[in-house]
Amino acid sequence: MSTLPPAFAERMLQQLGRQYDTFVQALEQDTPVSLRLNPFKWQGAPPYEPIPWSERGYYLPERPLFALDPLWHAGAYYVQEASSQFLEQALRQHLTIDEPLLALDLCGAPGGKSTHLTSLLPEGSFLVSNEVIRSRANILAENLQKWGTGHALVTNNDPGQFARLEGLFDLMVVDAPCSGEGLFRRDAAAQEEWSPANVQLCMERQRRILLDAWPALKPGGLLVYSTCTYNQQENEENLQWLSQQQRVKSLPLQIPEAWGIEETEISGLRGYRFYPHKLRGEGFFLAVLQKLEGYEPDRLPHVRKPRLSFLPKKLVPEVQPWLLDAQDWEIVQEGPLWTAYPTHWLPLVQVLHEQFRVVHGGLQLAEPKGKSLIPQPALALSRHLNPAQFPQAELDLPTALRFLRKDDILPDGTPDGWVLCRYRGVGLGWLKMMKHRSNGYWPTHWRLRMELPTELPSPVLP
Ligand SMILES: C[S@@+](CC[C@H](N)C(=O)[O-])C[C@H]1O[C@@H](n2cnc3c(N)ncnc32)[C@H](O)[C@@H]1O
Repeated sequence: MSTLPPAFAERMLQQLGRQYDTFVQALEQDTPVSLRLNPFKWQGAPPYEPIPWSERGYYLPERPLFALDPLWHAGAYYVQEASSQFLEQALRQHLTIDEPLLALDLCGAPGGKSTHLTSLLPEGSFLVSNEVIRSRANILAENLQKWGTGHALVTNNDPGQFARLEGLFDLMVVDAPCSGEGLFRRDAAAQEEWSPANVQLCMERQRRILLDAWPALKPGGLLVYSTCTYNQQENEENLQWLSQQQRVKSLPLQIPEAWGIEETEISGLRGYRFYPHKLRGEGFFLAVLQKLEGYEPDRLPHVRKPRLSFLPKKLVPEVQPWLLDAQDWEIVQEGPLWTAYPTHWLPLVQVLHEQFRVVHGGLQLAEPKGKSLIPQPALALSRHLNPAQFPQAELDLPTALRFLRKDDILPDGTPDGWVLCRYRGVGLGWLKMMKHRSNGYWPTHWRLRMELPTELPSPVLP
């Protein structure tokens, strides 16, 4: 690691006092590698050290080449830094309601928190995941499709535009763009870009994001605010500032001392700070606030011209059996695609389509081509797919990797027509079998672009 920016070192020395040297030593160590399992795709517990605050989170003994593991492509797990998985405690300890909720992840890409949220929210909940940078919004959409949820929609808007949806969201997560001090160990660029002026700029941007989007949260709703930086300006001081603008209540989290997380408090507002010398994880900060007052609408905004039209009734039976819980979904035409949205959330989805830039939403089922239907990649990866509707092929590791590279593969004993390819029991993608050849339907922009080594690695999840 290069030398720390002097102004940063000075601030940390002041913040940490006698702990400063151990903090610097920790920055010289390797970054722990960790992942979070998808509870809907992988039930087993791998033989790795668990992350104490995340039920499905594990530290790996070393960094594998994830690209060579089809389970990573299939969304059986998400490679996620350990500290960030602490979001789980905010939800477990404060979302006591068991009914479906509406959540907004305002700074969503690449999707660590969003995929985590879809595993933690009560069944039937819906997540709007937003990302202001278009290219990053596409990555977020890819990761959510691979995670296998249909109860989510990705937008590409400025946070302030969510003020139009006043009082709608039960939960708002703001994992804010920050000065990234907590990433210095694994990201040299974060260190190069750091300056006191940039900290100030980040703080101002964070305040703007919080205040602009604040109306979208319901009274009584929860805000989870997090950054991956240590300084007080972007953390405690922002909470303090927000509490001066709005009526909020700070919600504390119960954390065993052994976890090594530092609890902070300024003006009665609690926060939780992660230092790499006190636990196995990167720098992080998280706080939970409850909104105490605001407007709560009794209906959704009016939609003048719905963008999504229902699939004609006579066509519905062609795809409805593909869904496990068919009665809970409405199938609509979305451009060239037939997409399923949870019936309960379709009115909101229409509002979002009219007022926001929607990058991806719901569960894409099929694209009609002439008289046939092409099943969509997201369906193969979805936990809502009824696999009994399709012949299946279990691929071995080399074949699965060739499928992901879009090389020709010809699994034994598969009939002509659409075949669902699986790897270690997890849905991967579609293959169209035709006599003695096949076409793989793995999206070109998701393609595995590396040459396969002659010796393939042992599995990440044994
Ligand atoms: C810390 S990252 C989010 C990480 C994500 N929550 C996750 O867990 O994978 C912050 C995100 O905020 C986005 N961002 C940058 N400027 C923004 C702004 N002015 N308003 C909202 N989001 C912004 C960045 O593009 C980035 O994707």
